[in-house]
Amino acid sequence: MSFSEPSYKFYPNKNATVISAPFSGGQGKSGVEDGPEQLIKYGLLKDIEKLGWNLKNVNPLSEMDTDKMKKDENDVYNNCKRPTMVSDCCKLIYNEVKSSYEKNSFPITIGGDHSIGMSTISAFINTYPNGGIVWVDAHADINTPSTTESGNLHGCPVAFAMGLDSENWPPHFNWIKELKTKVKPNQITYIGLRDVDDGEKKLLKDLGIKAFSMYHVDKFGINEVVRMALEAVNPNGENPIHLSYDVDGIDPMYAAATGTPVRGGLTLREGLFLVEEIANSGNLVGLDIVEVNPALSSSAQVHLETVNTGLSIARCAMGETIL
Ligand SMILES: NC(=[NH2+])NCCC[C@H](N)C(=O)O
Ligand SMILES: [Mn+2]
Ligand SMILES: [Mn+2]
Repeated sequence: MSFSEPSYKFYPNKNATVISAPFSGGQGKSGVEDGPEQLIKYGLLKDIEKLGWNLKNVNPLSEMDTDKMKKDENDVYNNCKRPTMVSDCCKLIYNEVKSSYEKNSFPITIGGDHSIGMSTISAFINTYPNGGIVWVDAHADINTPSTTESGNLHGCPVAFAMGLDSENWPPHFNWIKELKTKVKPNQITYIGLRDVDDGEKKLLKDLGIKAFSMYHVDKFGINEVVRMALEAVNPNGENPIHLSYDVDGIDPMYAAATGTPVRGGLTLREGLFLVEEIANSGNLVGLDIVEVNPALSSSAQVHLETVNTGLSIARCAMGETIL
């Protein structure tokens, strides 16, 4: 068999920006803010450069005192935890991702918790209003401020980017409300779901979002699931694709150092194959890798496995081939 390396239709100059988002305000555990540093320490930038990309690394949160913000117990609004912290940081991340898109530089945003997805997919859809989003996750992250049971905003980024339930948003998020373009239900699809809250199930159903759970991966195989997912959000095969990858989509056997692990997930190869296949489409324009939490490693080996899973996702997205 012969394989050719993926081409990147939207990036003939192969420029990319690694956007570090050392952020943990969307959930209660600490440690996930060290994800970017660990991914970089274990070779993220060099790995991507080796694949022929001209790389920049930026940290839009460098001026923020996130430790102090996280400790502010008054930062609550109704049921939502830390809306000021999440909104202020996510706005900076939105601006950075948007500016990367505007410079024709592939934004690779590394978290940090998944609340930053509200920024990355909003920046994507406001750059490419016809684009499609693939969200790989054990969770749907589509809770609204009204449906969230935990109050953790990393369970809500999709709802914000879609503008759902906006009457009940903390006013902190007015900047998202004012963005020109919202994600529409036929512009997002999921792979890997297996822990979806009741309120989220209802939303997915009512909105008609095409979601592929682990049941579908078992039933149809990952190859067919990726094909159906791409068909759902990119029916003509021409539109740009953004991939938002929560490492907890992959089974804890390979990525246990994460805040909300759920057993019964994608194997490492299923989790990487889908990235290879999306990269192969030539339409991939943006990537998030989130929820690597080095502090939750039960051993040095678990730590290495989880970080390496994140690195493998990045390399597959940026053009690494096996042969
Ligand atoms: N990005 C994540 N790991 N999200 C987990 C969300 C879990 C749960 N559905 C919640 O809303 O709290
Ligand atoms: Mn998740
Ligand atoms: Mn997630």
